[in-house]
Amino acid sequence: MGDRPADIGVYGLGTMGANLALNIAEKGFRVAVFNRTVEKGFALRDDNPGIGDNVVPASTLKEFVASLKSPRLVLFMVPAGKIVDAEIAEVAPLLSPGDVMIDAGNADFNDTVRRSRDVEGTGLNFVGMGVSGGELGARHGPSIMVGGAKDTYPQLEPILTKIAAKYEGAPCVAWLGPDGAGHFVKTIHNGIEYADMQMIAEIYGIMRDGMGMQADAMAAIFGEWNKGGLSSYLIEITAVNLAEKDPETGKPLVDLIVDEAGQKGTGRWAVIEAQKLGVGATTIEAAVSARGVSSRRSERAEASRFYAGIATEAADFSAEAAGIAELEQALETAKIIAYAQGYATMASASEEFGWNLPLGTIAEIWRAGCIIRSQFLDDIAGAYETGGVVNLLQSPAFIGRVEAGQTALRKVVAKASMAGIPVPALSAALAYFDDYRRARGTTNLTQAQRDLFGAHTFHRLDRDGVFHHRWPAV
Ligand SMILES: NC(=O)C1=CN([C@@H]2O[C@H](COP(=O)(O)OP(=O)(O)OC[C@H]3O[C@@H](n4cnc5c(N)ncnc54)[C@H](OP(=O)(O)O)[C@@H]3O)[C@@H](O)[C@H]2O)C=CC1
Ligand SMILES: O=C(CO)[C@H](O)[C@H](O)COP(=O)(O)O
Repeated sequence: MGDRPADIGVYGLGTMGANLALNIAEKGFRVAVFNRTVEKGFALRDDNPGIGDNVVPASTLKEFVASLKSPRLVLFMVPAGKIVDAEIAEVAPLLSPGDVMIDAGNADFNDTVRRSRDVEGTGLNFVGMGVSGGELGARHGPSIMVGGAKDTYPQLEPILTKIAAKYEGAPCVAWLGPDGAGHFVKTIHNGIEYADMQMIAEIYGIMRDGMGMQADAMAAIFGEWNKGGLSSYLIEITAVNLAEKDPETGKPLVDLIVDEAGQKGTGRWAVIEAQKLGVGATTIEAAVSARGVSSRRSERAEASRFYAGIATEAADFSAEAAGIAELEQALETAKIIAYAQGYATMASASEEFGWNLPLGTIAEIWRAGCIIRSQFLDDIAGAYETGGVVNLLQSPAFIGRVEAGQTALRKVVAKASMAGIPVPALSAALAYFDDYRRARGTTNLTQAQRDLFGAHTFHRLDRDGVFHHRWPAV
């Protein structure tokens, strides 16, 4: 077994790459590993007795590639952008026709499309593959969203189905479409992740600033919510986050963490693509923007001094069971709206790029392994299985739930606004819903303005054709 060539190579042994390599090795495959800091590959083998027998570290890239069986599978797990391009440029000359390069990191799908085109005619294959689940997911079972040429997928499938998370026994991995489809879907996954996290943070803000609740009490509520309709990984970890104490001070750790959110770009990519496609992904946009605002901490501190005297109403939230249930229902309703926006973005991209994305399958492979995994995704999968989904907000699976929950969302947004508690994502969800559900909007006036200042023309309700009006001179 010692000299048996490796089934796959992983280049990049950070949090994700190292854990994915161990996951692959544990499933009985031999995995060659290489890293900029070369020693990490050897440490991965030596520090993992048993599993390490299947880990084949290399000192040079040439040695790494030479240790792979043919056709070779080389998986990159490094930060997005130029690093991926640099690694492709290094590795591609060492490969042969039929070999496959896989970018398993997060990537701007436009880069993935470009890289797929770049290998055309070389005999090499390029796969853009989204992997979600963080460190533990990579180690024990992530959700995997595969793009690229369909005929390349069977080469990866035996390994991917073994290492992926399982939902009721079904592996959470699928080929979703050509070139950038896999990375696009991962990008929307992350956009939804941003929205989910922001909305949870807003509810936390209401509990903390509007209800005066302490972290322990909030942890208990999120723990309870995790047994109901909101049951999900993100709600589960929120309860853990809130319950955790700082070992040095004994205080809730969350109270000591600086309120500046980081971001690596995937949420922003989701919003940019939604905008390009003309889809209103407003809840995701609000979540991305909220991270941006959060990062301007000293500026916010200054602004808080200027507006310290502003008169807001006393928060009208109740910590009684009914008040907590109202928050829960508001969050559930806004969540449906946020997911509807994410799915609308994928549906639009599918049409625009001719991908034929299997939207139901996407919900299925998100049910386990990934950061947004939840019971709720099973309902989305069910809606697509029934068929005829134009938008999740028009699906019989959700109409009743949104109808029943919208009052709670409305009340929570209204009360938070009056109390001066920011709820940008929750209010964006509500505004989108109200805009989406009205047959007669207000952009007739926008069209009139555009026609007045720029002769942009408009359509009329009472007759066909394109019209320009000679508006009075202003
Ligand atoms: N962390 C997470 O939860 C998730 C991350 N991802 C994505 O996975 C990818 C990897 O992320 P993660 O493992 O967290 O990142 P880490 O920061 O933990 O690891 C980065 C890896 O990239 C290597 N690297 C960094 N810069 C260079 C460079 N200039 N040239 C060559 N190698 C370089 C590092 O090598 P060295 O050891 O020498 O520094 C290391 O192996 C990213 O695209 C990320 O967005 C996807 C899902 C979840
Ligand atoms: O892809 C992921 C999960 O699905 C990563 O955890 C990603 O890094 C999260 O994004 P950000 O760092 O921007 O919060």
